[in-house]
Amino acid sequence: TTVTVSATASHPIPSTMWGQMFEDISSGDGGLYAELLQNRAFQMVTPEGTTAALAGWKSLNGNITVVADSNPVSAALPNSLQLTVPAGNTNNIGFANVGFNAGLNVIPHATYKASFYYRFQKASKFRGSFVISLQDGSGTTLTSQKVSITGSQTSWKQVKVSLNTNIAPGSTSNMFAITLNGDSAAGEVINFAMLSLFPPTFKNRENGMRQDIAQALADMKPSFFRLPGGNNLEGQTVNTRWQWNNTLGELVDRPGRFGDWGYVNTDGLGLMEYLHWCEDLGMQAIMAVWDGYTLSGASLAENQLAPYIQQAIDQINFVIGDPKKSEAAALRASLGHPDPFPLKYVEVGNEDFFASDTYVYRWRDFVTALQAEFPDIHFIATSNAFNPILSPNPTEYDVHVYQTPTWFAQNSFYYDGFERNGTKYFEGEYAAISTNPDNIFGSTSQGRLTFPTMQSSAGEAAFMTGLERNSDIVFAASYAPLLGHVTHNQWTPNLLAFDAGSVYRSTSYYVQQLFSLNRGDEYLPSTLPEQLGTVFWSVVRNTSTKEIIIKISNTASTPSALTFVLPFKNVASKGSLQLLTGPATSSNTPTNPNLFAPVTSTIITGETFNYTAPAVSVNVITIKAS
Ligand SMILES: O=S(=O)(O)O[C@H]1C[C@H](O)[C@@H](O)[C@@H]1CO
Repeated sequence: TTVTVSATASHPIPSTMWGQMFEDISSGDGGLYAELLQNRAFQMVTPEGTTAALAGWKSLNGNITVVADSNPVSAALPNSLQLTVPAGNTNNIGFANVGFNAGLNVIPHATYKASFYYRFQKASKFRGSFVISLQDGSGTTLTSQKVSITGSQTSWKQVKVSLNTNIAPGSTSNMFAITLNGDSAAGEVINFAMLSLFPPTFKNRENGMRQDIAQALADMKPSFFRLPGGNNLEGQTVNTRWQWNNTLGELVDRPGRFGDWGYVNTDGLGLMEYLHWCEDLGMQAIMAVWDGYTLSGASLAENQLAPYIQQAIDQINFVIGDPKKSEAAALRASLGHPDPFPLKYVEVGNEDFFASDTYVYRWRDFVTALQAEFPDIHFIATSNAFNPILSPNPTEYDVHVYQTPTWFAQNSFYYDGFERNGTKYFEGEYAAISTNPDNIFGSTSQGRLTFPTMQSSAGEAAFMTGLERNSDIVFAASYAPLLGHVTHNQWTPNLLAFDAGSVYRSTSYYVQQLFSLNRGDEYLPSTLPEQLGTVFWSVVRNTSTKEIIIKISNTASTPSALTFVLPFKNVASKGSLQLLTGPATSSNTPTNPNLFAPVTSTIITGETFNYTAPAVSVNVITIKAS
């Protein structure tokens, strides 16, 4: 196949082209959010004896139970862990947290920040101390600190200690423990609340992100970050929807909520943490507002929308408002960020194609009010494009697709036929997730992928060459889900998988990274691939580095010989090749995390040059040319 490239760009490529979609889907608490203690504040649990109430916690010779505290640490956190020290025990008495999914990683030569509130249930003459420690799975102390306490402390008191580690434990089966001397403390009853243990965080942010996962995400150089979801925005009911104002301020004031993926969200990863994260990675937020539809399938009636429209106005004012004019903006300033955050896109709901009929009035009422308040914001619709017709006419639509690798390979022309009428598209969620076209969302035994495979990644890359070609109307695209725990998850495949100690980069992660790190700022038309063929390409130019960047996906199980004709005078005789290839059904997995990764080499290039794309490969060729 001969690919002739045009010297004249067809259109500029938006700087927002490649980014990330995030929600808490076994990816926030216990994942990107660095808090190491599971169930740290007993949020939303049923106290008094249910085992779920003590998830993550275990007794160390003490009697522990979760109580609905008669004098709770805050209105947001009604439950506490109550320790009763039994008589006649000379051991260290107390309790421990074993982390999320029984994993609590302890890295050496690091400072861990522990904090908790405690109070004696009834005054006593006790004088002694807590031993606050990190222990390995066999109970060997890795590091500890002592804090003096007295039985007169019947009001809540917060303890903060730094725990410095030296040796690396043998595994991630470690625990955070609070103990005291059983002999002297016999009979004492002590309540604990809002316990927290943080490792060093990405950019040392307070209440920040886990370093290794954050770094893997940063290494993609994303331009936007969609938050807070996805399904996790919506709630099963109106009362369990995501509410921006419940996710701010002191952790002790955050109630948490039942997330939409089957577990309680601490909301320690809240709107301010998301916005700081966008700042730290130089990303724009694509922020969603709740729009009156819940995952139960119910929509609010039109005459019920006003308070939620106001909540959305306040949410946007929190991000960009003037502290002198808006209380929500003043709250942002009080939290240390008087300047507005950058925000251009606000998504109205999520996947409202499930409730298109009511979206007609929900979109109309939300966007009419919001656009009046925020004339410079672009509101993204989440129903199917132009079906139904919405008013005001959406400037952007969010399009989602989960399909087979073959579907992606055969639909790289998805946007070529779209009318150029000024509407732009956000390919907000896409991934090849199953090899079974008759049951995309089935189980692994029905074709669902556990991890991306070279075949799924090459299919996605083919599709992405189409997104690049159509980036005159596709302004942003993100694979979903971005991140998920390797075993305790609600969805596979994920772009990145992780466990307590590691983060695993999939072949699709490398594809996303190859496209994001090898961007052009303008698109160069070229001979079109065969729409239903097996090899696909896009050609872009980076006008500042004067480089031509050719991305090729060969989805076939046989190599594909290509000839490129570049209409430039000075084309370098050598170019760089980044090649990701491997057997179609192979994956990077926790047992073989780096089987497949892009390999860089030099190839012969020129005004005309041949290149053979290996079977099942994603190729990025970069050539200096002017
Ligand atoms: O069950 S789905 O609707 O397919 O869920 C998908 C779509 C939704 O926006 C997102 O939260 C989720 C996985 O990324």
